[in-house]
Amino acid sequence: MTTRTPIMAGNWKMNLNHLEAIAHVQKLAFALADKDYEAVEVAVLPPFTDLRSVQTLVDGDKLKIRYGAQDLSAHDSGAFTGEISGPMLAKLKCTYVVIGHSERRQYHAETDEIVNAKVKAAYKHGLTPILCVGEELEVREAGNHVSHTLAQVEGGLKDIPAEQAETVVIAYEPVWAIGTGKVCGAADAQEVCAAIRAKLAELYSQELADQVRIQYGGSVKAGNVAEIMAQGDIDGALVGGASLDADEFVKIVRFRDQ
Ligand SMILES: O=C[C@H](O)COP(=O)(O)O
Repeated sequence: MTTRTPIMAGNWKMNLNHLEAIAHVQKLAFALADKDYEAVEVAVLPPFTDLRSVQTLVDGDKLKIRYGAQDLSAHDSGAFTGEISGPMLAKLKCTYVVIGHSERRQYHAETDEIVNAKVKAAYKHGLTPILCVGEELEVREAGNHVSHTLAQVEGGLKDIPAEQAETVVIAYEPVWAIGTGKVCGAADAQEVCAAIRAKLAELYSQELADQVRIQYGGSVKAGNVAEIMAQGDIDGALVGGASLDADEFVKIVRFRDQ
Protein backbone atom coordinates (compact mmCIF):
# COMPACT_ATOMS: atom_id res chain seq x y z
CA MET A 1 0.00 0.00 0.00
CA THR A 2 1.22 3.49 -0.90
CA THR A 3 2.34 5.79 1.89
CA ARG A 4 0.60 9.12 1.56
CA THR A 5 2.31 12.21 2.99
CA PRO A 6 -0.24 14.10 5.09
CA ILE A 7 -1.10 17.55 3.78
CA MET A 8 -2.24 20.38 6.04
CA ALA A 9 -3.49 23.37 4.07
CA GLY A 10 -4.62 26.69 5.47
CA ASN A 11 -7.42 28.27 3.44
CA TRP A 12 -7.32 31.88 4.60
CA LYS A 13 -10.48 32.72 2.65
CA MET A 14 -10.93 36.53 2.45
CA ASN A 15 -8.62 37.31 5.36
CA LEU A 16 -5.10 38.78 5.84
CA ASN A 17 -3.76 41.54 3.57
CA HIS A 18 -0.34 41.17 1.95
CA LEU A 19 1.52 42.64 4.93
CA GLU A 20 -0.32 40.40 7.36
CA ALA A 21 0.41 37.50 5.02
CA ILE A 22 4.15 38.12 5.21
CA ALA A 23 4.09 38.26 9.00
CA HIS A 24 1.95 35.11 9.16
CA VAL A 25 4.15 33.04 6.83
CA GLN A 26 7.29 34.20 8.66
CA LYS A 27 5.72 33.06 11.92
CA LEU A 28 4.89 29.65 10.44
CA ALA A 29 8.37 29.28 8.99
CA PHE A 30 9.97 30.19 12.31
CA ALA A 31 7.81 27.79 14.30
CA LEU A 32 8.09 24.78 12.02
CA ALA A 33 11.23 22.71 12.25
CA ASP A 34 12.69 20.67 9.40
CA LYS A 35 11.27 17.50 10.89
CA ASP A 36 7.73 18.93 10.63
CA TYR A 37 8.12 19.45 6.90
CA GLU A 38 9.49 15.97 6.45
CA ALA A 39 6.49 14.43 8.17
CA VAL A 40 3.76 16.69 6.83
CA GLU A 41 3.33 18.87 3.76
CA VAL A 42 2.33 22.40 4.73
CA ALA A 43 0.48 24.74 2.38
CA VAL A 44 -1.12 28.14 2.64
CA LEU A 45 -3.91 29.33 0.36
CA PRO A 46 -4.04 33.11 0.64
CA PRO A 47 -6.17 35.64 -1.26
CA PHE A 48 -4.88 36.47 -4.76
CA THR A 49 -3.54 39.84 -3.58
CA ASP A 50 -1.14 38.11 -1.16
CA LEU A 51 0.35 35.60 -3.56
CA ARG A 52 3.21 37.72 -4.84
CA SER A 53 4.30 38.55 -1.29
CA VAL A 54 4.13 34.91 -0.24
CA GLN A 55 6.06 33.86 -3.35
CA THR A 56 8.80 36.41 -2.64
CA LEU A 57 9.14 35.16 0.92
CA VAL A 58 9.08 31.46 0.05
CA ASP A 59 11.55 31.91 -2.85
CA GLY A 60 13.83 34.33 -1.04
CA ASP A 61 14.14 32.34 2.16
CA LYS A 62 13.81 28.93 0.48
CA LEU A 63 10.91 28.03 2.74
CA LYS A 64 9.42 24.56 2.52
CA ILE A 65 5.90 25.96 2.77
CA ARG A 66 3.86 25.50 -0.39
CA TYR A 67 1.19 27.90 -1.50
CA GLY A 68 -1.67 28.26 -3.89
CA ALA A 69 -4.82 30.16 -4.79
CA GLN A 70 -8.41 29.76 -3.68
CA ASP A 71 -9.90 29.72 -7.18
CA LEU A 72 -9.00 30.26 -10.84
CA SER A 73 -10.77 31.05 -14.09
CA ALA A 74 -11.58 28.26 -16.50
CA HIS A 75 -10.25 30.56 -19.24
CA ASP A 76 -6.62 31.31 -20.07
CA SER A 77 -7.02 35.04 -20.82
CA GLY A 78 -9.43 37.57 -22.28
CA ALA A 79 -12.40 39.73 -21.35
CA PHE A 80 -13.27 38.17 -17.99
CA THR A 81 -13.25 41.14 -15.63
CA GLY A 82 -12.14 40.30 -12.15
CA GLU A 83 -10.96 36.78 -12.97
CA ILE A 84 -7.49 35.29 -12.41
CA SER A 85 -6.14 32.72 -14.87
CA GLY A 86 -4.13 29.53 -14.55
CA PRO A 87 -1.14 31.03 -16.40
CA MET A 88 -1.10 33.94 -13.91
CA LEU A 89 -1.02 31.52 -10.97
CA ALA A 90 1.60 29.35 -12.64
CA LYS A 91 3.77 32.44 -13.17
CA LEU A 92 3.58 33.03 -9.40
CA LYS A 93 4.80 29.44 -8.94
CA CYS A 94 1.65 28.34 -7.14
CA THR A 95 1.58 24.62 -6.42
CA TYR A 96 -2.10 24.34 -5.56
CA VAL A 97 -5.43 25.84 -6.44
CA VAL A 98 -8.62 25.23 -4.51
CA ILE A 99 -11.49 24.39 -6.84
CA GLY A 100 -15.18 24.01 -6.06
CA HIS A 101 -15.09 25.19 -2.47
CA SER A 102 -18.63 25.16 -1.10
CA GLU A 103 -18.51 28.95 -0.73
CA ARG A 104 -17.84 29.19 -4.49
CA ARG A 105 -20.60 26.69 -5.20
CA GLN A 106 -23.02 28.54 -2.90
CA TYR A 107 -22.26 32.23 -3.53
CA HIS A 108 -21.02 32.02 -7.12
CA ALA A 109 -23.31 29.28 -8.41
CA GLU A 110 -20.43 27.02 -9.42
CA THR A 111 -21.79 23.78 -10.81
CA ASP A 112 -19.91 20.50 -11.28
CA GLU A 113 -19.49 21.48 -14.96
CA ILE A 114 -17.78 24.74 -13.99
CA VAL A 115 -15.70 22.95 -11.37
CA ASN A 116 -14.64 20.38 -13.97
CA ALA A 117 -13.63 23.13 -16.43
CA LYS A 118 -11.52 24.72 -13.69
CA VAL A 119 -9.88 21.38 -12.83
CA LYS A 120 -8.94 21.05 -16.52
CA ALA A 121 -7.58 24.62 -16.54
CA ALA A 122 -5.49 23.88 -13.44
CA TYR A 123 -3.88 20.78 -14.95
CA LYS A 124 -3.33 22.54 -18.27
CA HIS A 125 -1.11 25.03 -16.46
CA GLY A 126 0.70 22.68 -14.12
CA LEU A 127 -1.32 23.50 -10.99
CA THR A 128 -2.55 20.80 -8.61
CA PRO A 129 -6.25 21.08 -7.80
CA ILE A 130 -7.57 20.76 -4.28
CA LEU A 131 -11.03 19.64 -5.35
CA CYS A 132 -13.64 20.39 -2.68
CA VAL A 133 -16.73 18.25 -2.26
CA GLY A 134 -19.31 17.77 0.46
CA GLU A 135 -22.97 17.87 1.33
CA GLU A 136 -25.30 20.47 2.84
CA LEU A 137 -27.10 19.67 6.09
CA GLU A 138 -30.40 18.71 4.45
CA VAL A 139 -28.62 16.24 2.18
CA ARG A 140 -26.99 14.56 5.18
CA GLU A 141 -30.26 14.51 7.09
CA ALA A 142 -31.88 12.80 4.12
CA GLY A 143 -29.09 10.18 4.23
CA ASN A 144 -27.80 11.10 0.76
CA HIS A 145 -24.42 12.51 1.80
CA VAL A 146 -22.32 9.73 0.26
CA SER A 147 -24.02 9.65 -3.14
CA HIS A 148 -24.12 13.47 -3.28
CA THR A 149 -20.40 13.76 -2.54
CA LEU A 150 -19.41 10.98 -4.94
CA ALA A 151 -21.39 12.67 -7.73
CA GLN A 152 -19.34 15.82 -7.10
CA VAL A 153 -16.10 13.80 -7.28
CA GLU A 154 -17.18 12.19 -10.54
CA GLY A 155 -18.37 15.52 -11.97
CA GLY A 156 -15.22 17.37 -10.97
CA LEU A 157 -12.93 14.73 -12.47
CA LYS A 158 -14.91 14.12 -15.68
CA ASP A 159 -12.53 13.44 -18.59
CA ILE A 160 -9.46 13.94 -16.39
CA PRO A 161 -6.94 11.24 -17.35
CA ALA A 162 -5.29 9.06 -14.72
CA GLU A 163 -1.87 10.67 -15.17
CA GLN A 164 -3.40 13.95 -14.00
CA ALA A 165 -5.92 12.61 -11.48
CA GLU A 166 -3.21 10.75 -9.58
CA THR A 167 -1.99 14.08 -8.19
CA VAL A 168 -5.36 15.58 -7.23
CA VAL A 169 -6.06 16.39 -3.59
CA ILE A 170 -9.70 15.91 -2.65
CA ALA A 171 -11.09 17.87 0.29
CA TYR A 172 -14.23 16.43 1.85
CA GLU A 173 -15.96 19.32 3.56
CA PRO A 174 -19.47 18.78 4.84
CA VAL A 175 -20.98 22.25 4.36
CA TRP A 176 -22.75 22.20 7.73
CA ALA A 177 -19.40 21.76 9.52
CA ILE A 178 -17.65 24.73 7.87
CA GLY A 179 -17.06 27.64 10.19
CA THR A 180 -19.81 26.46 12.50
CA GLY A 181 -17.77 24.72 15.19
CA LYS A 182 -19.78 21.55 14.42
CA VAL A 183 -17.19 18.94 13.52
CA CYS A 184 -18.30 15.97 11.53
CA GLY A 185 -17.63 12.92 13.72
CA ALA A 186 -14.33 11.31 12.78
CA ALA A 187 -16.07 8.03 11.92
CA ASP A 188 -18.64 9.86 9.78
CA ALA A 189 -15.88 11.73 7.94
CA GLN A 190 -14.01 8.44 7.44
CA GLU A 191 -17.14 6.84 5.97
CA VAL A 192 -17.31 9.45 3.21
CA CYS A 193 -13.54 9.61 2.62
CA ALA A 194 -13.42 5.81 2.24
CA ALA A 195 -16.28 6.03 -0.24
CA ILE A 196 -14.37 8.73 -2.18
CA ARG A 197 -11.34 6.43 -2.36
CA ALA A 198 -13.50 3.54 -3.55
CA LYS A 199 -14.98 5.84 -6.22
CA LEU A 200 -11.45 6.75 -7.40
CA ALA A 201 -10.65 3.04 -7.65
CA GLU A 202 -13.79 2.54 -9.73
CA LEU A 203 -13.08 5.53 -11.99
CA TYR A 204 -9.35 4.83 -12.36
CA SER A 205 -7.56 2.05 -10.48
CA GLN A 206 -6.91 0.85 -6.94
CA GLU A 207 -3.30 1.94 -7.32
CA LEU A 208 -4.35 5.50 -8.16
CA ALA A 209 -6.94 5.53 -5.38
CA ASP A 210 -4.31 4.45 -2.86
CA GLN A 211 -2.09 7.32 -3.95
CA VAL A 212 -4.57 10.24 -3.86
CA ARG A 213 -4.66 12.32 -0.70
CA ILE A 214 -8.06 13.05 0.80
CA GLN A 215 -8.43 15.88 3.29
CA TYR A 216 -11.20 16.57 5.76
CA GLY A 217 -12.31 20.16 6.23
CA GLY A 218 -14.81 21.72 8.61
CA SER A 219 -13.99 23.26 12.00
CA VAL A 220 -10.62 21.48 12.28
CA LYS A 221 -8.63 22.67 15.29
CA ALA A 222 -5.62 21.52 17.30
CA GLY A 223 -8.01 19.88 19.73
CA ASN A 224 -9.73 17.59 17.22
CA VAL A 225 -7.12 17.07 14.51
CA ALA A 226 -5.52 13.95 16.01
CA GLU A 227 -8.78 12.00 16.05
CA ILE A 228 -9.53 13.05 12.48
CA MET A 229 -6.05 12.11 11.28
CA ALA A 230 -6.31 8.71 12.97
CA GLN A 231 -8.85 7.67 10.31
CA GLY A 232 -7.45 5.41 7.61
CA ASP A 233 -8.69 7.37 4.60
CA ILE A 234 -8.07 10.90 5.88
CA ASP A 235 -4.68 12.24 4.81
CA GLY A 236 -4.83 15.84 5.91
CA ALA A 237 -7.01 18.82 6.65
CA LEU A 238 -8.22 21.88 4.79
CA VAL A 239 -8.33 24.37 7.61
CA GLY A 240 -10.24 27.65 7.49
CA GLY A 241 -10.65 29.72 10.66
CA ALA A 242 -7.97 27.96 12.70
CA SER A 243 -5.35 28.54 9.98
CA LEU A 244 -5.50 32.30 10.64
CA ASP A 245 -3.88 31.76 14.02
CA ALA A 246 -0.27 30.74 13.28
CA ASP A 247 0.23 29.02 16.64
CA GLU A 248 -2.96 26.99 16.22
CA PHE A 249 -2.08 26.04 12.65
CA VAL A 250 1.39 24.88 13.72
CA LYS A 251 -0.27 22.65 16.34
CA ILE A 252 -2.50 21.23 13.58
CA VAL A 253 0.60 20.52 11.45
CA ARG A 254 2.04 18.73 14.50
CA PHE A 255 -1.10 16.65 14.90
CA ARG A 256 0.93 13.68 16.07
CA ASP A 257 1.88 15.62 19.21
CA GLN A 258 -1.71 16.56 20.11
O1 LIG B 1 -11.58 25.54 3.43
C1 LIG B 1 -11.76 25.38 4.63
C2 LIG B 1 -13.05 24.99 5.13
O2 LIG B 1 -14.08 25.69 4.54
C3 LIG B 1 -13.14 24.86 6.61
O3 LIG B 1 -13.33 26.09 7.25
P1 LIG B 1 -13.32 26.13 8.86
O4 LIG B 1 -12.08 25.42 9.28
O5 LIG B 1 -13.33 27.57 9.21
O6 LIG B 1 -14.55 25.40 9.30
